[in-house]
Amino acid sequence: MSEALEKVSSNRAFEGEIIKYKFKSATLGGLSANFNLFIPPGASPTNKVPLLTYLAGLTCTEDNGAQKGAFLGPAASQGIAILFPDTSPRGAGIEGEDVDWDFGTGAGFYLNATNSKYAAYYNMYSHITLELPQIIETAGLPIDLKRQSVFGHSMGGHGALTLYLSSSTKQYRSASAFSPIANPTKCPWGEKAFSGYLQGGVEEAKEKYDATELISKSKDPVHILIDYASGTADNFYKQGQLLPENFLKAARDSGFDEFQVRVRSQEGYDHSYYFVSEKSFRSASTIDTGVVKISSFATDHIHFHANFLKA
Ligand SMILES: N[C@@H](CCC(=O)N[C@@H](CSC=O)C(=O)NCC(=O)O)C(=O)O
Repeated sequence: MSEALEKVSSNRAFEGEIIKYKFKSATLGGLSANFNLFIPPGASPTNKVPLLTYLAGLTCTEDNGAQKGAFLGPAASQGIAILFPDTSPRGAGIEGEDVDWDFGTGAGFYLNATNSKYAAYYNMYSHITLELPQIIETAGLPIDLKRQSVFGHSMGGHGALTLYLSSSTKQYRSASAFSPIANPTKCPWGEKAFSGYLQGGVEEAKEKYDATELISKSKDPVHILIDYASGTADNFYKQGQLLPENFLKAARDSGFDEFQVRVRSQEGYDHSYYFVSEKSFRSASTIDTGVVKISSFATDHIHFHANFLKA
């Protein structure tokens, strides 16, 4: 059983509130875990709001998306709360967990470890799908947990897609991702993570933690949006760490059309949060010529989820 929440800080933002909490996490071996929660204006016990969970990438904490993602303004306008979890347990003290930036601390890969070396601490899958919603419920926060969706960036995009596609309880109504690691059993980051965290390595990961494998077996209708930077500016795309084309091909081969799985290639952007929080003037479809209005990719994704969270 996880212990009670402690409020670390609270800031007014977009007429709502962004709050940092910490608590002792049972899924993360009893370690102290942080998360940020944005609560939009107007949320109250009699007006509970839907929850969108944002999963960040390698080396990030619960702060990267909250501070750099440009999500809070559009979430405030849409009346959607955003949960920003951390990306791994912190301070487990496992030998080797702080050697590389793409494995261990800051690189939990949104899975439940089965290798006994990591299994007591590295359980980000349960932390996000079960423990954090339970903590929010127990604390009486004004969130309607029957309406949840999930999105993320890079490793967090992998997390968003796999949590969405693997959930037998259909916990999330929609998923979206910025530059996700879309076929991790076929890229160096994924191979390294799965070989380390999972007793059965990459083979074990195919069942539950690879979005391309999961979409190829999906039968139910899905609601997925992906934006990725397709040019030479995204080093990780160039290195073959992301492989969004594999995901797109598997989705189309399985019969999902562009209304169910929309994958948009965006030229010229790199892998940073400038991609997430900006949209170029070249994207004519988002320019309302009456009142010049340019939305960011972040806004697009919030609006995408609002379609399902507010239905
Ligand atoms: N330290 C690394 C670069 C790490 C990096 O770029 N992390 C990305 C996510 S990559 C995939 O999950 C990130 O989101 N960084 C945080 C940020 O605020 O930009 C290196 O040395 O290359």
